[in-house]
Amino acid sequence: MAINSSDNVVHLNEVIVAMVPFPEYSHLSQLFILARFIASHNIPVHLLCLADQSQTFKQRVQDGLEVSNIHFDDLSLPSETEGTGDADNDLPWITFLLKKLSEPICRTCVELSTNAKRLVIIHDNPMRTSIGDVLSFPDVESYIFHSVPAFTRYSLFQQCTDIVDGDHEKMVQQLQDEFPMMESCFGPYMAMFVKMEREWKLNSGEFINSCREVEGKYLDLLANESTHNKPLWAIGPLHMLLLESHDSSSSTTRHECLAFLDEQDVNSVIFVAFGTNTKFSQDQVNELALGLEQSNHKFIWVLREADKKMDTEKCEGKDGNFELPKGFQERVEGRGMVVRNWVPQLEILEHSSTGGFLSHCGWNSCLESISMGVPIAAWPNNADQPYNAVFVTNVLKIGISVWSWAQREELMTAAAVEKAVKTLMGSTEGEGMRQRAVELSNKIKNSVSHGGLACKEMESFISYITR
Ligand SMILES: O=c1ccn([C@@H]2O[C@H](COP(=O)(O)OP(=O)(O)O[C@H]3O[C@H](CO)[C@@H](O)[C@H](O)[C@H]3O)[C@@H](O)[C@H]2O)c(=O)[nH]1
Repeated sequence: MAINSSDNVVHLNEVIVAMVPFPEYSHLSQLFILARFIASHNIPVHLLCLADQSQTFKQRVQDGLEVSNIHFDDLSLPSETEGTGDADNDLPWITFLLKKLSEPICRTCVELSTNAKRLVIIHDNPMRTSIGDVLSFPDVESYIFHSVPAFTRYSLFQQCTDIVDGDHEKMVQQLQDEFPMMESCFGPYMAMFVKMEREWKLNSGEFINSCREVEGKYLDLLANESTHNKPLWAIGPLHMLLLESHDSSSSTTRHECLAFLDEQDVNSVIFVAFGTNTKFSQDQVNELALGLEQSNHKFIWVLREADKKMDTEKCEGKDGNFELPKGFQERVEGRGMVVRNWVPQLEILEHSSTGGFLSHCGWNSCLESISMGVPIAAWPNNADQPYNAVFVTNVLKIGISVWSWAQREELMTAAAVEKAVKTLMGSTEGEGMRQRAVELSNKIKNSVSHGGLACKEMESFISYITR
C-alpha cells in the first residue's frame, strides 16, 4: 500500500496473498517455496504462522528469507492456551489448536484485506475452519493447498464415502478391505474431516503438491469426483520450483554429510531419515542401528527427536538423547554416519552417491526422493504415510516395504532393516527400482523445465489469481 500525503489517496495493491499453513514445519516449508514463487511475480505474500514455528523455520532454512515482498506475520495464541487438548470436549490437540488460531488468523486477514483490491488466501486443507468468517468478504478468495498426494486423497474419499457421521468401526473395516495391510491410520476423526472437506464450498479452487507425471491417473479421478467444478492445479513438486538454489558446492558452510558423500561411490549410500514428526523409543533406535550395521552397506542416518506439537511446548526439533548400541560408532566407522542435527535433505538426495532412502514416507520426502531418482525403503509411521508407502511400493514400484503397517505396534526388527537395505542397495530387484525411479525423475525434470506441463500449471495459477 502507498499513501500519497498531498491528496490522502490510498493506492491499494492489486493482489495480496496470505498463506495459512497447518502449524508444522513440513507444511510451512512447502508454502514458503510457493510464497517465493508467487513473490517473484511482484505479488506481496504474507505467511501467517505461530511465532515459535516461524523462528524454528528461519533457523533451518537458508535460502529466500531475504526476499523483500515475503512477510512473516507471527500469530500468538491467547495466553490461556495451555496443555494439549480440550479435556472437557474430548477434542484432539489439533482441533483445539485450530480453534484457538481462528481469532488471530481472521484478525490478520481482515487487516490485509483492507490493503488490497483482492486478498487471496492460500491455506492448508485443515485450516479451513480457522479462517471461515473472512471468506464471506466480497474481495477475498481462498484456495486449498493439499500437501498429501492425489492417490492418498482419492483412497481416503473412497474409504470414507459411505460413513455416516464418523462411524469409526465401519471406516476401519473399509480400510482393511481396500488395503489389507492397513487399518485406520488417521484415527476416529478422519471420516468427519473427509465429510467436512467434501461439503466445503467456500473455496475458489484447489492445488496439490504433486504432478501429472507421477499421479496423473489419480488427479483425474479426483477431478471426476468433484461436484463443484472448480479448478485443481497440480503444481508440484514444489521444491523443483526453486531448484537452482540448491547448488551448495561453493558454499563455505557445506554440511558434513555432503563431504562424506563426495568420498563415496555412485549409488552406494542409503540415506536414513524420518521427517520432523516421527517418534522413536530407545529400543527401536537399537534395532535400527543393528540392522544398518548388519547390512554392511554405507549409510547416513539422521537421528533426531520429533518436533513438538504445540506452541506451548516449543517446536525446537532437538538433537535427541538417544544412545547408540555399545561400540556401534567404532564398528561402522568410515561407512556409516549418524547425524543429530538438521541436514540438507534435498541436497543429500540429489547427490550421485545416494542410492536409496529409508524413509517414513512423509509426502515431501517421497516427492523429493522420486524427483531425484532415488528408490525408497518404506517404513510408514502415521497419518498419510501408509497410503504414500503403498503408492511408492505397489503403484510406482520404486520401493520396498521394510515393515508392514499391520505390524506397526511391534518393534521393527534389525533383521527386517538389514533385509530391506540389502535388497534396495545390493540386488537386481533394487537396481530395477532405481532405474524406474530415474526414469520418473527425468519425466519430472522435463515437466518443471521451461515450457513443461508442471511449469504451465504454475503459471496458469498465477494468471488466475491476478486476472
Ligand atoms: O533434517 C532434516 C529433516 C527434514 N527435512 C525436510 O523436512 C521435510 C519433511 O517432510 P515430510 O517428509 O513430509 O515429513 P514430515 O515432517 O513427517 O511431514 C508431515 O507433513 C507431510 C505433508 O506435508 C505428511 O505427508 C507427513 O505424513 C507428516 O508427518 C522434507 O522437506 C525434508 O527435506 C530436512 O530438510 N532436514
